[in-house]
Amino acid sequence: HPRIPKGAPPGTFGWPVLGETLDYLNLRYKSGAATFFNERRKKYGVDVFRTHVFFSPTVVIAGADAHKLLQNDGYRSLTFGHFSTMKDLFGEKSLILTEADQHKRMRKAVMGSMNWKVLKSHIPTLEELSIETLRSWEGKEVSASEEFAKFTFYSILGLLLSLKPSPHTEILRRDFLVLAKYGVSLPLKISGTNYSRALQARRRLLDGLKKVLDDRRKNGNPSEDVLDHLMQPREITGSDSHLSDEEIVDNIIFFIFAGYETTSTALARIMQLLADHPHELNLVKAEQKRILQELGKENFLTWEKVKSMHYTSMVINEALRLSNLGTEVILRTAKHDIAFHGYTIPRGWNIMIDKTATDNNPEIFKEPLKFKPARFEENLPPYVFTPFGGGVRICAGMDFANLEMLVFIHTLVNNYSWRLTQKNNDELEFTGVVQKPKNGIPIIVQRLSE
Ligand code: HEM
Repeated sequence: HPRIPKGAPPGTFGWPVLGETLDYLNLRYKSGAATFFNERRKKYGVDVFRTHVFFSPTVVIAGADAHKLLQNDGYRSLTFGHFSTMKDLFGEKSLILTEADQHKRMRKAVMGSMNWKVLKSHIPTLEELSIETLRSWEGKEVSASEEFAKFTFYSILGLLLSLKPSPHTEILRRDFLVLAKYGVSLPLKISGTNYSRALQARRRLLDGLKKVLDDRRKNGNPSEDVLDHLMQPREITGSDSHLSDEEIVDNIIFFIFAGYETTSTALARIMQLLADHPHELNLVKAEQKRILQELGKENFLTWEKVKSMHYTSMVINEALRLSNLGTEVILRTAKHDIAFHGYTIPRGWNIMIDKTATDNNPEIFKEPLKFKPARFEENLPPYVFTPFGGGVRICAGMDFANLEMLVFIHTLVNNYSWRLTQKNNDELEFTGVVQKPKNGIPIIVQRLSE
C-alpha cells in the first residue's frame, strides 16, 4: 500500500494490492455504488474518506463543494482519472483521454461541430426516427431498454454521420454492441477472451468508419452533420481546431459510446416512471398536446417549440436524478495536494465524486425516492444537481441528449398509450457504465385512435 500522508482523510486501504475493489464491485453490482459510499461515510462520520480501488489510492468526495471543485477547477488540480483499458477501446485521441491543451483544442472542434444549427437541422430526422421506432413496437410486447438502445444508436448515427438504419449500419451496430458489452471486462488480450472480442470489434469499426470518411471526401454529403464539421479543411477551421482522421474516428466511436446507454436507459426509465404516475403523465400529455396544436397538423417540431417543453424537461431531470445513470461516479486524479473539508487529498491519488449523495439527499430533494418532477420549479441551491457533470469536461452531448429525449416523448404521448407488462420490482442490473432495471422494462404500446 502507498504511504498515507499526514492530513489524508479517514478510511482504510483494505487488502494488499486489491484494496477494497472487490467490496466496491460487489456492492456496486448488487445495489449500486451508493451503498459502498454510504456505508463508509456512516462508519467514519464524515463526507470524505479514503479507500483503495482499481489499484489506486482513492478519495471519495461528495456534496456541493465536491461539484464546485469539479466545476471551477479548469485544468488546475484535476486531471481525468482513467483506466488503462480506455485507451485500447476508445483510442488515445478520443476527447475523454486527452488532457489540458489537447483536450481544450479537441473540445473546441467537437463542440463547434455539434452547434445549435446542426442540432436544429436534425429535429426532423429525430422525429422521423421516433415515428418509425414507435410504429415497429405497435401492439406487441417489447423491452424498452433494448429498443431504446437501437433508437439512441441510430439517432446519434444520424447526427454524426447522416446514416439511417440499413443492413450496413446494423453491422456497425453489432460491432459497437460487442465493444460496449465486453469492453468493460478483464483486459486479457488473449484470443477467445471477451476483451479480445471487444478489440476486434473496435478494429472493424475503425475500418468501417474510415470508409465513411473516404466516401464523404469523394461524394460529399447532402445535409449538414457533425462529420461535415469535423472534416472541414484546415483553411476553414484554422490549424488550431483541425482534426486528423485518426482523431475524428476515435471521437466518433467515443461519442456513440458516451451517448448511447446513458440516453437509452434514461428514456426507458421515463416510460416506466410515467406509466406508474398517471397524474404526471397527464401533465406531459397536456403540454405536448398544446405544442402539437400550436404547430398545426402537418408541421414538424421546431427548435422554439422544443425549448418550450418546460414540464417535460422537468420530467427528464427527475428521471435522471432518480436513475443514477452512468454518472454515479466522476473520476479524476489529483495533480497536486488538494485541500478538502479540512483534509488533504494527496497528489497522484484518484478522486471519485459521488453524485448519488446529492441526488438522494433529503435536505436537497424532499422525499428523494419519490418521482416529483415539479420539484424542479423551485430554485435549487448551486452545485447540487449535475446530471451531466460540470466544468471543462461537462457532457459534450448534453444538448443533443435533451433534444433527443424531448422529441421522442413528444411523438410518444401524442400518438400512443403504453403499459408496463411486469410490475416494477426495482431489481437493477449494472453494466460497465450504467445501472438499469434488470427486467429490461417490458412494455406494450398502442396507437391512440384519431
Ligand atoms: C442522458 C444522457 C447523458 C448523460 C446522463 C451523460 C452524462 C455525462 C457525464 C456526467 C459526463 C462527464 C463525465 C466526467 O466528468 O468525467 C459526460 C461526458 C461526456 N458525454 Fe455525456 N451524457 C449523456 C449523453 C451524451 C450524448 C448523447 C453524447 C454524445 C452525443 C455524450 C457525449 C459525451 C462526451 C463526448 C463526454 C466527454 C466530454 C469530455 O471529456 O470533454 N453524452 N456525459
